[in-house]
Amino acid sequence: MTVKQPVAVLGGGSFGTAVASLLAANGYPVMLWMRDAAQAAAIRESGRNPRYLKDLDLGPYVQPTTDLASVLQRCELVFVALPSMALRSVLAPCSGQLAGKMLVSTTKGIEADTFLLMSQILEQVAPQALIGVLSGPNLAREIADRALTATVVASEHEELCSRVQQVLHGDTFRVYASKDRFGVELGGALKNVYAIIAGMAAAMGMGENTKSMLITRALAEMTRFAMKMGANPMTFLGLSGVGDLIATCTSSKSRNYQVGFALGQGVPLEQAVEQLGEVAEGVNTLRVLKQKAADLEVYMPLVNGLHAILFEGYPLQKIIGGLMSGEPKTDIDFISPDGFAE
Ligand SMILES: NC(=O)C1=CN([C@@H]2O[C@H](COP(=O)(O)OP(=O)(O)OC[C@H]3O[C@@H](n4cnc5c(N)ncnc54)[C@H](OP(=O)(O)O)[C@@H]3O)[C@@H](O)[C@H]2O)C=CC1
Ligand SMILES: O=C(CO)COP(=O)(O)O
Repeated sequence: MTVKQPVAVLGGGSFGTAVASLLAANGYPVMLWMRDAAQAAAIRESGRNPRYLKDLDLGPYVQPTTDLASVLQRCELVFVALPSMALRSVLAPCSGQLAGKMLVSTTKGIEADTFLLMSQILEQVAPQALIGVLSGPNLAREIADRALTATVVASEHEELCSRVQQVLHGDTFRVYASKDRFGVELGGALKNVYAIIAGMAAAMGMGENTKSMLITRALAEMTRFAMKMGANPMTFLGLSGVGDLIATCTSSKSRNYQVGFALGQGVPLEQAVEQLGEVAEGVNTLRVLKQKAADLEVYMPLVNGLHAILFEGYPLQKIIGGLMSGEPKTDIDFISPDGFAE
């Protein structure tokens, strides 16, 4: 039997753990990097992550470590599953070791000061690496439970896409390829904001008409923004766009949805985030997205409404009233301004 090349996963949270388990199930030795030595020791001892997806048996192929330099020395393919706030600061010091690697971001966020997506940060930090992203309706809990799942690997480098498909494809996990890295990644970052809104609506007992309105208007809004950013709107109709939007806006397993649900119950934002205890990227994305939409003059009533509730002290009911009394626009305005395809 040929010995398989080890694969690196950076980040010992829910998603890093889920990706590591998929790789291990396919027979790949996994070097799972995390910052906490006690957590790594516990995984080594018990084969389970004591903090995230605690019941998932990782098996002997997952080797936890806190030694990033040795991980990068041994692995050519590196999945990055760090929160967006940490990605640059973790990887910039090892920039010299990243040349020639295949770096795949799974992180769905936007950098605050630069409005860069994570793979764009990777390009800066590792200009001589091949860069890709993995994004789709991929709730970590469900991946861990081996629910049938599909995702998208996106990169301009075909060899990176094939390699990711090779290592991750399995009985329960399908990997589709795309060349549109920007569109795939942008969809994954934007949908988190709308998952907060959807969670809020659920907590307030809103019906299926309302939930459906929110999801489809969210898709129109994020697509309008994406087009202004130069992205291909058709990508938003795939797994990484509408697929992920549906998963996170309808599932209480989504952390962004959970934050929204708590907010809808009247819990203050800080407390909602604290009681979650895990990353909800949508909160920070909302801050930067509101400003960017204003700069680009993109009409984003849902983003503006959520921002007003979370950061400007507006009451929820007032925002809902405002949203419903706004001038009705055309349905799919990104096809053509009057709503009818030419
Ligand atoms: N969970 C999911 O279903 C999915 C998540 N993603 C994306 O994956 C990314 C990571 O999320 P996820 O794993 O779920 O988050 P979690 O909250 O589950 O875990 C976050 C992990 O990041 C670690 N971490 C935080 N700050 C740093 C730092 N400065 N240096 C090193 N490690 C750090 C945490 O370590 P510690 O425990 O020590 O604090 C923890 O291991 C997010 O961008 C998310 O959008 C994408 C698809 C699905
Ligand atoms: O991106 C995700 C599923 O595709 C996970 O969403 P949350 O971060 O809201 O849990």
